[in-house]
Amino acid sequence: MTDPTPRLEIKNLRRSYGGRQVVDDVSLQIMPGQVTCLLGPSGCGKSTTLRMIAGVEMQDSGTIHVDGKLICDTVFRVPPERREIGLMFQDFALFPHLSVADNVGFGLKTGTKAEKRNRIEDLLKRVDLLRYIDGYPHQLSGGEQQRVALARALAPQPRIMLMDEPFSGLDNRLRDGIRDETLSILKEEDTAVLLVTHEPDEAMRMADEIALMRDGKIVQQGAPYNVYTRPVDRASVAFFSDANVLEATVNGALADTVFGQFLAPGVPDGTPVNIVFRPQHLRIDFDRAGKGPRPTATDGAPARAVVERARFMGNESLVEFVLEQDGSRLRATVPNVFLPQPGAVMWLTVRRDRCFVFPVTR
Ligand SMILES: Nc1ncnc2c1ncn2[C@@H]1O[C@H](COP(=O)(O)OP(=O)(O)OP(=O)(O)O)[C@@H](O)[C@H]1O
Repeated sequence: MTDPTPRLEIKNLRRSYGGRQVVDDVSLQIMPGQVTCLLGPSGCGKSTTLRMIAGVEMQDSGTIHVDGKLICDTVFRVPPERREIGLMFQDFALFPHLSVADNVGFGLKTGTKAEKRNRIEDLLKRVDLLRYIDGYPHQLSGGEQQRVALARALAPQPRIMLMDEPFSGLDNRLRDGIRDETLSILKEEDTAVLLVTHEPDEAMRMADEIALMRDGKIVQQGAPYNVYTRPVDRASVAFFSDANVLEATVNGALADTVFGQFLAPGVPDGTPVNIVFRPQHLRIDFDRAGKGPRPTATDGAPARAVVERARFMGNESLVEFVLEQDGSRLRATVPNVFLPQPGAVMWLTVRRDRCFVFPVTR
């Protein structure tokens, strides 16, 4: 059996501005019905990548294929309007002088009047806005306008939908509902989706696959679970959540820390390393007459620490500690309410299988 053809395939895309490489050898494949999130900090080249796929920006090198057909390389270029690509941007405003029906029907080039009307009604039904079919954009809330924009983008049945931070203008309560609704409609339509966002939560919520981008490059790509639990470097951990960092130097493929030794296979002696872990993986035990929990294989050795500050965050509490041994600061998150007094002495251990050992890169 041959591999199924990706709906969208970009290979080795590069783009520079004024000698600065903003998109640097980016490759991606997206299957029909799959949602891939291009996730990364502001300025890392996400939107430029999207614009090249849309065809409004030319790459310096690299190719773009849709359903196995070349749509763009450095000599051949299908114009944007013939790429069958839908666009949804945060500030992709509706046409204020057109009715909701005319906005949705704007991109429908083929079909009879009745067929077009049917498609418009069907889409508005699916975004639950059929009642506004003859209304105008200014009569709709921000969330409703966004749903009309989705219906408009979907109307011509694009093979691919490119979305650039499409939900960031919406308030939090609205956002979750609209995100989920949008996702289920896109899946039903079997559209391949490339969604650009700088918010890890949004990517985790929406994506089948996350492509983590930094300085113009995709540094890691995979299912959200894999990207989150097997980060490739310290910055990748820190991009998704707060990160605790211990410093150590490798000796005999081991890194010695207050929590015991960590394996650093293949790392040469004398290499400085960071042991990185998330606040939810720090365990807190009470001090029992100067003693802490016994060392175990899963949690390593305990280290004494003093509470510096504790804050209630809603679903969890955040406790900040100073380690007695070397004065370094660590943060722990604990479900529900746990607010020890500043100055309290406690013992900390860390889930060893949730720690990542990375050589320090400068
Ligand atoms: N037309 C342009 N001319 C010059 N520089 C540009 C141009 N477009 C983008 N850049 C630069 O390229 C870099 C990447 O921009 P891009 O918009 O792709 O980043 P981004 O990851 O989408 O960021 P954001 O999330 O803030 O939109 C930025 O430093 C930006 O200033």
